[in-house]
Amino acid sequence: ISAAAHPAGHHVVLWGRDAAQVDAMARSRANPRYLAGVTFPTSLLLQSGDAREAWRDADLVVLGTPMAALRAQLAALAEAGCTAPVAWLCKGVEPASGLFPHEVQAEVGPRLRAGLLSGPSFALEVAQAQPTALVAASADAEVRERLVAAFHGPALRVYGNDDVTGVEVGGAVKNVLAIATGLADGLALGLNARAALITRGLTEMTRLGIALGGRAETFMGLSGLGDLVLTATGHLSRNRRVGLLLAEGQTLDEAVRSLGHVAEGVNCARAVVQRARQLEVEMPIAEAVVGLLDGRLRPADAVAALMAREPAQEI
Ligand SMILES: NC(=O)c1ccc[n+]([C@@H]2O[C@H](COP(=O)([O-])OP(=O)(O)OC[C@H]3O[C@@H](n4cnc5c(N)ncnc54)[C@H](O)[C@@H]3O)[C@@H](O)[C@H]2O)c1
Ligand SMILES: O=P(O)(O)OC[C@H](O)CO
Repeated sequence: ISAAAHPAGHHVVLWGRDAAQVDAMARSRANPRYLAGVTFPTSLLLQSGDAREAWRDADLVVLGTPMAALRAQLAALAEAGCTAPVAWLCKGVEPASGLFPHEVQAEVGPRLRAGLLSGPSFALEVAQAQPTALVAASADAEVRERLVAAFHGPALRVYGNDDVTGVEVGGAVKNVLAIATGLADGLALGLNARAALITRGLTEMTRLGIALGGRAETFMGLSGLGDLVLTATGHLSRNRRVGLLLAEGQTLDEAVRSLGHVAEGVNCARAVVQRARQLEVEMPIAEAVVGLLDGRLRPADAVAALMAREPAQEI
C-alpha cells in the first residue's frame, strides 16, 4: 500500500519495527518473502527506530499491522499527541478482547482522527499495481477525503463510506467464511456448496452487522460481498488456506504453523460467534467453523449439521 501511494505523487515513508529487515528492504528495494517480484519505487523511504520520527510531519498515518498489534500502535500515537488522520488496514478482531478495530481505538485513542481502508485487496496485487477497488471508512469526512486523496489513482479506486461498523464487520466475518469455503473446497464438496456458503455466509455477516449498528447496503459493497468473494475463492487468501489445510487433516496448530502468516479468521471465529450469541443473531456457518477450529466437530459432522437444519425462508 506504501507503493500504491507513490503514483499519486506523495512523499511516503515505510516504517518497520525490525531494523535488520528494514535495512535489507532498503538495500534490495524489495520484500521477497511477502511481495515476490515487486520492486519498491525509488522515492519510497524506509525507516526503523523511533516511529515518531517517521510520522512527526505526516499528513496521514497508515498502520499495516495485524489486529494483535493495533492497540499498542494506536496507544503510542495517542500518547504522543498525533493530530494527523490515522487509518488501519487490519481486518478482524483483537485476539485478547474480541473487539473490532474502531472499538479498540475508542478505548486507547478516542481523540485520534481515525479511519480504515478495507475491501478486496490481496497485498501482492496492490503492490503489483493491478486494478483494485477499496473503501475508505470513517465517521469523519475529512479523514475519508484524506485517504481518497492519498490512494486514489490509476490502479486504485477508493470509495468513501461512513459506516465504520459495517465495513469492519464485513472485513472480520469474511475471514471466518473463507476458512469455511477453504474446508469445503478441500473436501471436494463441489461448486454448489461453495456458492451456498458464500451466499448464506453473506446473510450471516449482514445479520450480525445490522445488529451491531451497520447498514445493510454496506454488506453488498466492496468490504462485504466484494471481500467475501475474493477471500473465499482467491488462492492468495491465508484464511482460505487454513481451511484447505484443515481439510487435508492437519490440526489447527499445524495449519497455522505451516501457513507462516497471520490468518485473522482463526481469532475472529470465536469472537464473532460470541457477539452473535449475545445479540441472538443466528450464524450457523460461523458456529460450525468454531466447532471445527476447536476440534469439537469433524468436517463431515459440520456438513451434516448444516444440511440437517430445519427448512427456512431465504429472507
Ligand atoms: N496481506 C494482505 O493481502 C492483506 C490485505 C488486506 C488487509 N490485510 C490485513 O492487514 C493486517 C496485516 O496483515 P499482513 O499480511 O500485512 O500481516 P503481517 O504478519 O505481514 O504483518 C504486517 C506487519 O506488521 C508488523 N507487526 C506485527 N506485529 C507487530 C507489532 N506487535 N508491532 C509492530 N508491528 C508489528 C510485521 O512485522 C509486518 O511488518 C491483517 O489484519 C490482514 O487481515 C492483509
Ligand atoms: O489472506 P487473507 O485471507 O488474510 O485475506 C487478505 C485480504 O483481506 C483480502 O482482501
